[in-house]
Amino acid sequence: MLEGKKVWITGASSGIGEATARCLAKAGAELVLSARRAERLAVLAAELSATGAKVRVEPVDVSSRAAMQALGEKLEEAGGIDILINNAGTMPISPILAGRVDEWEQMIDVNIKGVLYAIHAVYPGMAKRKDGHIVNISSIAARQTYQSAGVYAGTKHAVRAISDTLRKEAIRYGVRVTDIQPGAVDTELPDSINHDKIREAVKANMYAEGSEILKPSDIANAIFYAITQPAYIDVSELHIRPVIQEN
Ligand SMILES: NC(=O)C1=CN([C@@H]2O[C@H](COP(=O)(O)OP(=O)(O)OC[C@H]3O[C@@H](n4cnc5c(N)ncnc54)[C@H](OP(=O)(O)O)[C@@H]3O)[C@@H](O)[C@H]2O)C=CC1
Ligand SMILES: O=CCS(=O)(=O)O
Repeated sequence: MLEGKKVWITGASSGIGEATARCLAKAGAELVLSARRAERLAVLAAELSATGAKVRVEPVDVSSRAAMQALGEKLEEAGGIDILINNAGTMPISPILAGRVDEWEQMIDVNIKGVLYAIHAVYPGMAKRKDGHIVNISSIAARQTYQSAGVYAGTKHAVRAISDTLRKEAIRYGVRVTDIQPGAVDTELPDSINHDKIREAVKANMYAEGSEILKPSDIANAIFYAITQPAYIDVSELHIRPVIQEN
């Protein structure tokens, strides 16, 4: 279904990005996989290539404006990207009074600026070709917030706002935009919480006995749905939560 489509996935070294790579490779997409952990990308690429998929690894830190600009130019020279899965993200949450300013900046740099740098890397080419799809992974935290998640939720509210604005602007250029808003998914994301008490509380809540949270492949399936609709349909937002997650 995605034969010949060039798809760039950021944050492909684990979790939702990795599951999406597996899902889209199966559907025939030609993949470009990015993240910082190059060795994990290489292992995934080798696994997918062995099944016949066309996969390229382009390690990058999405918070580096210069590196993202350079990668964007390289991808454009190689024929451009049809679909961007703008997924890389981090969640070192803590109460605002804890004053972990470096972590606030990290979340803003990766979750907002990184998302913008990736859009900037592919959108002009898509607009020129009058074809493309940008899928941004925000969060349930793009719609609400909770204690300790002020900055993280702020970054995800920003991604949702950027997505909706881009969708409106991109209509005339034949580019579609989707904002995916997952609830709790079983990934490495809570490990990015450096505040010990908060990390343990988040994990205890996510993995409480008897509760079933989402699998990365559930979000990959949602992404697949969004990018395989007919050209006249824009799946603008998808909000997916485990049944047990009230908020
Ligand atoms: N898990 C959940 O419950 C939810 C997750 N999300 C969002 O889903 C997205 C994927 O997260 P998820 O799969 O859960 O978590 P993971 O921690 O498993 O994946 C995060 C990915 O982002 C990459 N990444 C982090 N920082 C950078 C960076 N500076 N440059 C490049 N890549 C980076 C990581 O790769 P590497 O470390 O190799 O660079 C990794 O591949 C995130 O945007 C997250 O906010 C949204 C809602 C719920
Ligand atoms: O983005 C994270 C979603 S949750 O873990 O707060 O539900």
